[in-house]
Amino acid sequence: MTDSVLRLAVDDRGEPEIFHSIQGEGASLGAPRVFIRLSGCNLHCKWCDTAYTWNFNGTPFEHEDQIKFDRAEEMLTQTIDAVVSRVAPLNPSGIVLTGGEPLQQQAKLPALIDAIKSECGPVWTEIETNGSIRPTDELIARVNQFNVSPKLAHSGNDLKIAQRADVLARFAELPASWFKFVIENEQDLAEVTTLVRTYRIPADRVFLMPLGRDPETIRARSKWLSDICVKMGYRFTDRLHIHLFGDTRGT
Ligand SMILES: Nc1nc2[nH]cc(C(=O)O)c2c(=O)[nH]1
Ligand code: SF4
Ligand SMILES: [Mg+2]
Repeated sequence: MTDSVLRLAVDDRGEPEIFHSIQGEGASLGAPRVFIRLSGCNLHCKWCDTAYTWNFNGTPFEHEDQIKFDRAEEMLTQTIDAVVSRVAPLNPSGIVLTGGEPLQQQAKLPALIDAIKSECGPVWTEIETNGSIRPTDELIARVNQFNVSPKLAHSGNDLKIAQRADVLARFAELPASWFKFVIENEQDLAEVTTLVRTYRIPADRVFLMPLGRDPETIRARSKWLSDICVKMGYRFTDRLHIHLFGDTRGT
């Protein structure tokens, strides 16, 4: 039992955003996973599809949607026990901790993961992260897969904050890490090449993913981007959940 408290995002019904779906991106695309969406992010990407986790009224952040969110409506706190009691009935074979940026709350994640495993048995544990916060050894020991998505210049972030050399070097040396870069155009590829070389990331561990929050935009970039992957030796990843469900919460 633990009464440690987590900040979670909220779904369309006003409930904590915990849901069973198909992993839509990256190395385990297609696998059933229970997603737990934590609220809060240390970055502020202008095309973020979960801006309701950070773009609150009164903040100076810019987003292409030009919408601000009410923090009290969009963020709620849950004890670890409360989260486990929502996750366990879904009988997960795997979980994905996402956000926002889940590593903002990483001090609490080992206890959460342990509690889920003690209730549900062994569950494959993935974390979606922007790769700008150094993971602790306690967290690394419990995570099977880090889906690391460093943010490039087109995200609008200060790259001194978004691309921290010590953090990227740490993720690059972890066997659990896969890298996933959101790509809009040719210029982004040069940035990826620099990062891959600087941190010696094996090309086989790199996914390129088309920027887009609707099926048409994703499809329009997919042929071009998959050709680049063939040429460069990277992997292509779709955003399957956007094709299946659109840009919706809890999916
Ligand atoms: N189905 C589904 N797959 C996902 N993979 C990464 C997601 C995320 O929002 O981090 C996500 C998501 O929100 N839904
Ligand atoms: S790092 Fe991820 S959650 Fe944070 S603003 Fe960027 S896209 Fe959104
Ligand atoms: Mg998403």
